[in-house]
Amino acid sequence: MDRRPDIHLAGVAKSFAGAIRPVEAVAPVDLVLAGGQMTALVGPSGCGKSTLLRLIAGLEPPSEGRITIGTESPDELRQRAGLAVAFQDAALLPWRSVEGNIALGRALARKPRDPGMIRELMSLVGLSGFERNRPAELSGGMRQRAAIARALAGEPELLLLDEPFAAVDALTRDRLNTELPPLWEARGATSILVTHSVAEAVRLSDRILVLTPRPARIAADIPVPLPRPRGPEVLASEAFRALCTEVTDALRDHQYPESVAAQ
Ligand SMILES: Nc1ncnc2c1ncn2[C@@H]1O[C@H](COP(=O)(O)OP(=O)(O)OP(=O)(O)O)[C@@H](O)[C@H]1O
Repeated sequence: MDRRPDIHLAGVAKSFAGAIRPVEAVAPVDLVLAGGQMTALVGPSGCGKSTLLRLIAGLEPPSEGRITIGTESPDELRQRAGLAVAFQDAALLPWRSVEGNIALGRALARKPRDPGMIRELMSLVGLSGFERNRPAELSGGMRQRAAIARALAGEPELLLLDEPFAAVDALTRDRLNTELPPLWEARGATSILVTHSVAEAVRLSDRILVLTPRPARIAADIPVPLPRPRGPEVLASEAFRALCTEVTDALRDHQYPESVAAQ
């Protein structure tokens, strides 16, 4: 299997059964995401970003169309633990220690035990000293960081991150935005990030897809040709600011009508 699989979406759409009529979450989408790249999905709340990610993760079947990752279906990739997800609600096993949860990410991916790597990941996400604690003894932000470490522990080919930093304070978020990218870049994973932060999308990704209000369609497809690593100089550059403005303008052009936004 290619370590950097391309993702192909051909006519992929998703509707959910609703009380009165079906809820159309994702309109038919045709898309190729290049292997080894990080793509950010941004768009108004409820537009279908998480649904799109869940379809690619094989956690929901599409109502129409077909998704292939390299040569496999999402289900095949998931079943052999080639993909890892870190979602906003962390979903750690409550009876396992933090270290046990992170090590499980590696075991489930059928990778050899590597306690040194687990400790290193724990230190990277700022959880050293909490190895023996249970998830319930951590704050929401700490649980999120543990979920990111668990996802990375399996060295996945496809890494899916759904607002992974939503419950993390601004300084920690900034540190993780600096220290995590080299880690997943080094592992060569293809990755998709859902975020509400325009600056985070520009800082982390190679390409940004701005989605329309529900049902999600691609409103703008913006490449991010900034050099890496993206340290303070890149973040202070005119090119960085211009990209943030371009993404913000695209979001503004594709808001919900005021009557819907107010509901
Ligand atoms: N399992 C489900 N059953 C019914 N409707 C669903 C289901 N999952 C999502 N939806 C609906 O699909 C739409 C898109 O939801 P989704 O969570 O993908 O949006 P999002 O863009 O990730 O939102 P946010 O930015 O607020 O997290 C919403 O209207 C939501 O209510």
